[in-house]
Amino acid sequence: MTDTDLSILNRVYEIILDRKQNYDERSYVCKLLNHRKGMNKILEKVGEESIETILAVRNEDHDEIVSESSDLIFHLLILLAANNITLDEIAAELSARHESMKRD
Ligand SMILES: N=c1c2ncn([C@@H]3O[C@H](COP(=O)(O)OP(=O)(O)OP(=O)(O)O)[C@@H](O)[C@H]3O)c2ncn1[C@@H]1O[C@H](COP(=O)(O)O)[C@@H](O)[C@H]1O
Repeated sequence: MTDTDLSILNRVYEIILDRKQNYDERSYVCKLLNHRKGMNKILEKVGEESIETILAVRNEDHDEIVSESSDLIFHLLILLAANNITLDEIAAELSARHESMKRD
């Protein structure tokens, strides 16, 4: 099944949580979560993907922006999972802001 809406965020996040519990040497997520640099490696990746997203925008390259933004969001999901922050918490925060900032 292919997700073409934002439910894919939940699906990928769930896989990342599973990778936290079950080590698999073929897994990129496991490699990142267990890297010798620890959290710094995840922070490096988030920083790197942020810069690549910025460069893609500066280059006005639509496909590159989509690709680099996806890399950034994916690594942000790993960062959240590694810090035990759920997507429900993010949703609640955005929802509370949305409610409090309504103009009508
Ligand atoms: N969405 C992704 C995803 N996006 C990118 N990547 C990997 O992220 C890595 C880093 O991408 P970069 O562009 O930074 O490449 P790079 O500079 O060569 O990487 P490094 O040298 O810094 O490791 C690459 O190896 C990509 O394959 C991903 N790896 C996994 N997923 C999702 O995570 C799930 C679990 O993956 P595994 O843990 O590998 O099973 C998968 O089913 C996917 O849904």
